[in-house]
Amino acid sequence: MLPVSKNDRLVVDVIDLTHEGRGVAKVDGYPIFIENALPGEQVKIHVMKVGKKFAFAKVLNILTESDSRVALEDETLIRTGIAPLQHMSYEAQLDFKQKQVENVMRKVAKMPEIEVLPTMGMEDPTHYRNKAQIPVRKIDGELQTGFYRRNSHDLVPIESFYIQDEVIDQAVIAVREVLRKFNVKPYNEEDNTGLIRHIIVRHGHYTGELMVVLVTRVGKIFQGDKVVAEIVEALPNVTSIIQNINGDQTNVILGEWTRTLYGKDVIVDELLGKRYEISAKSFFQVNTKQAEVLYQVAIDFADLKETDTVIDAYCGTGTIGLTIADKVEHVYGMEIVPEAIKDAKRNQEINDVENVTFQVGAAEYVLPEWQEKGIEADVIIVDPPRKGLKESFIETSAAMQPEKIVYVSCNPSTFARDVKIYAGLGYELTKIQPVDMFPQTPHVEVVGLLTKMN
Ligand SMILES: C[S@@+](CC[C@H](N)C(=O)[O-])C[C@H]1O[C@@H](n2cnc3c(N)ncnc32)[C@H](O)[C@@H]1O
Repeated sequence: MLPVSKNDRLVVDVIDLTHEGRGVAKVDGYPIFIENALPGEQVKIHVMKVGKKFAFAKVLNILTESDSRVALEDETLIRTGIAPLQHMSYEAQLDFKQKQVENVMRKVAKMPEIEVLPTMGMEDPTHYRNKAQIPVRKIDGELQTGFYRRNSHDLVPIESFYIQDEVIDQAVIAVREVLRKFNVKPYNEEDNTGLIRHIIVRHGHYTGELMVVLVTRVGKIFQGDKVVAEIVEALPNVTSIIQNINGDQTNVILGEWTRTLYGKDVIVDELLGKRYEISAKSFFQVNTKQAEVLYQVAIDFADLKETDTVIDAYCGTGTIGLTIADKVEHVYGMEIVPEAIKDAKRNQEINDVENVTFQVGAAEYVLPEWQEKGIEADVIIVDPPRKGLKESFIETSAAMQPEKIVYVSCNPSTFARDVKIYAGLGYELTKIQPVDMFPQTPHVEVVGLLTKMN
């Protein structure tokens, strides 16, 4: 028999916060996860969902408030998971992220003694995203834009997204109005009908260039020329309107086919003084300002010398490698996605950089090839996806004996797992710096410096 039932209303003390930012209360040892609740608070809750091991609840009222609580901008931003920490002061968010990293360093890496530096945050932790992917659906007979309720595909209409550039919010509304005017049919995912699936907007933080991508189910847009002309009229700053066609019944947003309906195929933006062309499909860091902070930490940790050979592993479109190229002898970058390497080579050309070599391939296969060829790296920088590094990559990189390995990670748990393996192979973790790339959300990025032990 479980200690709580669905629809129970009860008063609980919040004792902790999950890594997803939900408050945790316990009834007879049974955990209840509560949205919009902070440790130290006493809240009255309504139990929404009950499972064998835990339950979910929502707050009815807050009886005792935490000092870290700030006024909610908009509750839908928590419900949709756009800004699950917006009820927490920014200072408390940064502290929470530092503690989360300390926690995995203790539990996963078994390095309780390591000092985790305070999280580097933003001066203004709102409106920082340079890209939005907004689903379009029909609600009460009308074309709507917004975001899905957490763990669902129910669209909640939203106009002000709080964490994305306000230029993007306005662009989404302007495009929505044009689509309504021309009676463009919103996509229906249940039977794979309708036309417009997503509106994607990218805004160059430094250049102000603006790209609108209309993701449609089929190629033909009825009165397409007029739709495009009206979007241009409504958004005089738009530099590029792209159509992407995705006919599949899938959660994947972008389809294979892309064509330019207006302006350029790409927008340009900058990172630490280098220029990058960004196409509708390319990966580009979504928080430009903090990406610069993150890269700068990696550069400072690497303490580069003019004679250094550097490997930029998991290089994406080459942004880290191109940023450091001027400071070193040569950079080798590898990345598994061929389109990203195509972009990286284009970026190399635009920035007139000669001392960089990019190669397509899985890092765990390319690195041993380079080792066999006799490439000797003084510094290896790694920036893998959430799942972290392959063990064979860790072994090869340690066997290459670079002076330093700089590990940039978007997942502290896999980071902690991997640095533990490095410790067994002669690389000591000497610095660890969390950087807040995604304010108002529980995500945290870390940069670690691994130094060769003599
Ligand atoms: C977190 S991103 C880093 C990108 C880049 N450093 C940046 O800052 O924009 C991780 C990159 O690793 C790539 N990737 C994933 N698995 C890989 C593998 N096995 N080998 C090489 N690259 C891989 C992804 O395609 C992605 O571009």
